[in-house]
Amino acid sequence: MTGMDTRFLGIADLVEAPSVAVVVDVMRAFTVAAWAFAQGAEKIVLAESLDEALALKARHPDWVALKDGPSAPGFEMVNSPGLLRSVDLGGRTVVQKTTAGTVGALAVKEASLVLCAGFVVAEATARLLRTRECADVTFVVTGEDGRADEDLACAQYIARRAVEAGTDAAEFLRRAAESRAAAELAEGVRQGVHPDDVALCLELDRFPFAMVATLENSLMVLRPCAVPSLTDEASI
Ligand SMILES: O=C(O)[C@H](CS(=O)(=O)O)OP(=O)(O)O
Ligand SMILES: [Mg+2]
Repeated sequence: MTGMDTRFLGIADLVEAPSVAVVVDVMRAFTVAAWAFAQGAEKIVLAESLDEALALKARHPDWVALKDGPSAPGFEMVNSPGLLRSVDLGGRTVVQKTTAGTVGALAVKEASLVLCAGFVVAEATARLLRTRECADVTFVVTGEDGRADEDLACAQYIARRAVEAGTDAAEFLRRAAESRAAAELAEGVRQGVHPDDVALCLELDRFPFAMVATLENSLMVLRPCAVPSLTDEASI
């Protein structure tokens, strides 16, 4: 693959359904989603609202409801990779509702391919874009009206990594580490936080899978997606 047309948009800037969308939320929705799959979750239903999450949970009592911010009645988990990594989610369905990440994914539900990403799945996401020869990709920068630097840095890294194998992640990770979100998580401004959350969100390629969201019976459902390893790919 020689090139890829890219645009980086905030959620409010999305005027039409993109063909391929990569929705980025480093801190913390899609780091949490990746950890949920690592802990055995079968799928994650991205809820439109807290009420919808609770209604889904009421209909499916075995599902696990997760929200950002402080915990609340009806929700078993909060949006923290540090808290989630010790929970066994084997075979479970998680219902996730957060301020930015889940909203961004739902905003592009009409796209033909929707990937949800953070640094923990960056290489797998870039590889999936490459193997599917995605020539025109919209990156949704979910935080701070499209200005969250942890999300923009990750989006720019994935975009570069998709076409340039030797891309160094260090500068992109540095920007994320110095972002407002990282500071707020470290300083206790945000709620439902574990002390390891920022470090976990900055673990490059912690997981080997990408995450694909598709509409299933009108629900937006996120699942892990294995992608061929570098040795299976033609050189880029
Ligand atoms: O949980 C998060 O980090 C944020 C919400 S807040 O900024 O902490 O209130 O949600 P996300 O959708 O994961 O950015
Ligand atoms: Mg965020």
